[in-house]
Order: sequence, then structure tokens, then C-alpha cells
Amino acid sequence: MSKVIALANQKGGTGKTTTTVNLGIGLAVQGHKVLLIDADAQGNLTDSLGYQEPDNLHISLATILSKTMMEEPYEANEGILQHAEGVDLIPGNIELSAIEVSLVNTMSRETVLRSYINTIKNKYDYVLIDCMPSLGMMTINALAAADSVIIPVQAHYLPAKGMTQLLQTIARVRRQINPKLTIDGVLLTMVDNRTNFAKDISFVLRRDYGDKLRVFQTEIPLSIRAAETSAEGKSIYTHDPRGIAAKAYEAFTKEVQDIGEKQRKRQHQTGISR
Ligand SMILES: Nc1ncnc2c1ncn2[C@@H]1O[C@H](COP(=O)(O)OP(=O)(O)OP(=O)(O)O)[C@@H](O)[C@H]1O
Repeated sequence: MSKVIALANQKGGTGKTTTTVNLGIGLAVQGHKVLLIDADAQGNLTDSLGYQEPDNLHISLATILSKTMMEEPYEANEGILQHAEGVDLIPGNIELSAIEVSLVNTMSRETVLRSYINTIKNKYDYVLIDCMPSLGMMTINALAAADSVIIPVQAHYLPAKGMTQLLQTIARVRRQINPKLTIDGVLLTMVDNRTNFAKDISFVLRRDYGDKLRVFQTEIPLSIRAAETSAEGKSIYTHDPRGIAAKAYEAFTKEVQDIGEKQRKRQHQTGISR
């Protein structure tokens, strides 16, 4: 059974892309089949995995979504790239901006990405969607397609209003389109251990959004080595395997895996008792 996870935060630069790469490749290292989807018109995920001119790719997520909207046929593996570190990628680029506009006038506009993912997800254990820094139609599509959400938050800055808006959007998607959507948790990124900001933010998150909102135990440290990976087109495990960021992403991968296992067991038991 596959699990679809959206990495979302409408604030820019919170570590969504870096986390998608290193969680995805972390899961692949553990033997899982993983698909990464770049749902951001900036194409940063595509770029970070070594495809440095995303706008020149002939086939991208935009092509596939356009075909899905027009009910045109496409090949089973169309547009899927294979990264040397064992993950598959559906690249994204600037064409997604135009798609986002045309989605507005499309029937079932919130569920086009879900329709596509449903056709391929059985080949994967995990599908990770790197969302745009906005709460526009592409992000709604990602939330409609997902089983759960991971929210990367920069440890030195919690946009309280932004977090409330994001949680409200997730709740609305759950009520109206995707009742099974859950929040796996908030991941603190770029944590500078010389300060107490990360502890303060964990406290504020729990105080303001309730005990139900998990803050992952693992915190991703501020690390120049992590920042370098996007230019290298590699994961942190290849770029700096013994460094603090690699250790942290390994531990985070384990946490995500454990949550996935528990959910799978619960679904299995519910299935049996029905
Ligand atoms: N642990 C880290 N330590 C230091 N720098 C980091 C770390 N993680 C990410 N960065 C850097 O911070 C910047 C933002 O990270 P990233 O691109 O992953 O965020 P994002 O949320 O995907 O951004 P956007 O909203 O633009 O899509 C990048 O330059 C990245 O290299």
C-alpha cells in the first residue's frame, strides 16, 4: 500500500525541497520504492536532483496534468526520470504556472493531480509532493491527493498567521475533498543549536495549535553542507554522509517510516474488523 505525503508551507524557503530530497532518498535507502513530484513552478526539486534547466524539459508534471485534464492518453512512465540515488522524479517547471491558471476553469479542478497519482501510485511505497510556497490551486491539488502532510518550519521564524491559514486550509480540504488527510507533523529546519529558537517554537506550536499537532523529535540543523546539496544534484547522504545534517535526515526518515508503519497496521486491522 502506498502513502502519499505533501510537503507544504506557503511561506517560501522553509526547507520543503531539501526535505523532499533527503526524506525521499532516505526512504529509498531503506528499501522503499519512492516517487518525488515537483509541484512547484520554480522547479527547485528538479534542479536539486541535477536537472539544472527544468524549463527545457520536454515532459514535466505540467504536460501530464494537461493530458489528464483533456482526457488524453499518456504512457505509464511518461515524464518519469530516474535519479542515480534510487528515486523516481516527475519534474516540475515554469509551465505549472499556466496549468494552475487553467485548473481554475476545469471540472474537478481540485482533484486533477489525485486522478493522475491514482494511476501510478501502486508502483510506489511512498509518493512525496514538494508543494509551491502558496495556498493556490496546485497546493490544494497536492492536499487533495495526499494521505498526509509534513510541514517544514524554519526554526527561527514561526509565521503564526501563516500557520493558522495553512491548518485551516488543510481542515477545509479534509472536510470538502479528502476526509482521510492527516498531518504527520511539523519539522523544524535550519535549527541553530546556539540559540533557543527551536525550543521556543516547539512550545508556541504546542500551546497555540494543541497537543494533537506533532512536532517531530528530529530537528534538522542549520548546515552549510545541507545548503550545498542542491547545487550538487545529490542527497546529503552522498554529499556529506558523516555530517550532522545526514544524521538528522536519517533519524527523520525513521520517524516518518514508523508513522507509516503504524498507520498501515491500523488500516489493516480496521480492514479485518469490518
Ligand atoms: N538545514 C539547512 N541548513 C542550511 N541551509 C539550508 C538547510 N536546508 C535548506 N537550506 C537552504 O535554504 C534555502 C531554502 O531551502 P529549500 O529550497 O529546501 O526551501 P523551500 O521551502 O523548498 O523553498 P521554496 O518555498 O522556495 O520552494 C535553500 O537555499 C537551501 O539550500
